Amino acid sequence: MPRDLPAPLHEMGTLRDKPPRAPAAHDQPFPAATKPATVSLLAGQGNPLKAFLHHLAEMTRCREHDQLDLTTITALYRMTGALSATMLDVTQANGRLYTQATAVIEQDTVRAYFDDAAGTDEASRQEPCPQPLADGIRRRACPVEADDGNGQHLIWLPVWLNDRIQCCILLAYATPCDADSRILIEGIVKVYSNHQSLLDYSERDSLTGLLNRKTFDARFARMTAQCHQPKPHAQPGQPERRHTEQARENWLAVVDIDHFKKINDRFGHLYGDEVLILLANLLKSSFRANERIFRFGGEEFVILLRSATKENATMVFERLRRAIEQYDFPQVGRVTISLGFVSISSDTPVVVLGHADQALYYAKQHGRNQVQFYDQLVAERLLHREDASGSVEFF
Ligand SMILES: Nc1nc2c(ncn2[C@@H]2O[C@H](COP(=O)(O)OP(=O)(O)OP(=O)(O)O)[C@@H](O)[C@H]2O)c(=O)[nH]1
Repeated sequence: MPRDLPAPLHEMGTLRDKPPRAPAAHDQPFPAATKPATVSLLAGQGNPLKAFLHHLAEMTRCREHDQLDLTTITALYRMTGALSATMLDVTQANGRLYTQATAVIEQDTVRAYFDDAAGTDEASRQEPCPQPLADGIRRRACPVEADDGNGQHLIWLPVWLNDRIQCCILLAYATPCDADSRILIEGIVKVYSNHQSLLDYSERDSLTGLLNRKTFDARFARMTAQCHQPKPHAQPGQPERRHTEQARENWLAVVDIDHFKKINDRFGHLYGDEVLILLANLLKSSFRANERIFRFGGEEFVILLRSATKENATMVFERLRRAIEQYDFPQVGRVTISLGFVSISSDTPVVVLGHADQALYYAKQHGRNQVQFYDQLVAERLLHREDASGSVEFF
């Protein structure tokens, strides 16, 4: 019986507390002729009801999305003997679906990309959505199943929120599951989806699905805490990585749609809302899962970009500006944004946001549809460092 508790988020790493899994029926090598079509994943679970209730209690205790995601894939991995359990972020851009892993458990090891302080090298990649899943999402099917061609049976469990695909859980098995196991999987996913919609109500902006202003301070604090954690020292004989480590920083950008009022006035608020939704999708598809995007209200968005050099940050934000400029918004046509960004120092969120706002304001005042870097504007004496009163002054 799995009596072990899922480790709290900050302790997650290797699932050391997990007892060695008793060899389940599907671990045994079957001669081809006797291999069963399905196998009960509940076999060998001891008291599955007790384990199920334990995991339910852990899931419903979660007060944050990231924590809930990890606890849910942990429950599915531990209870159903999956070879791996993955939480996928699903986004749509230019009519195509993309997936990106935000957390994975495999071989008793957890990788949580949203909390990854190791830097962009370690981050997961956005991939085109696998065809069976894309077809399943369009049919609103759940679960979606397929063999991966390498001896694994895959089960995708797409999760919708307010008619919008939100994320998807991917489970990999050695063989297809039996009916009881499916009931268990679907039950856990149903609880996950219900609890997620409760969290969403308080954490997310209802129009775009992006994180809301209320969640910003906590995410910002977590990011700055991680960037102040001591870096591992180079081992004797290994080259120092000082240059790379010093060059990488975390960044905050404030994005504002140009002349959005005119869009509303000319096309109406419904089209204005559609622009906000499409722009949110473009933002989501432009950044990795461990980077955070917030709608601060109105047509203003904030991005927390992790561990990038100044050149990379500039390149990523410029690429976003161009992608939006080139996107054909239905009926509305061309939309542009202005963006101000700043490196995240030890300043408070209010100060960092204020500096990014100053750079954004500069971009608005100097032609819009541009990216401006606060420190550079200050270095070039185009902008005064904001004083305590919060006033912005141009040279
Ligand atoms: N459709 C829609 N409009 C919104 C929403 N929230 C705010 N707005 C509108 O966004 C517009 C913001 O206008 P302004 O602050 O004047 O800025 P702007 O027209 O984008 O001009 P610049 O920022 O200077 O380029 C206002 O007309 C608001 O009514 C929303 O949720 N939906």
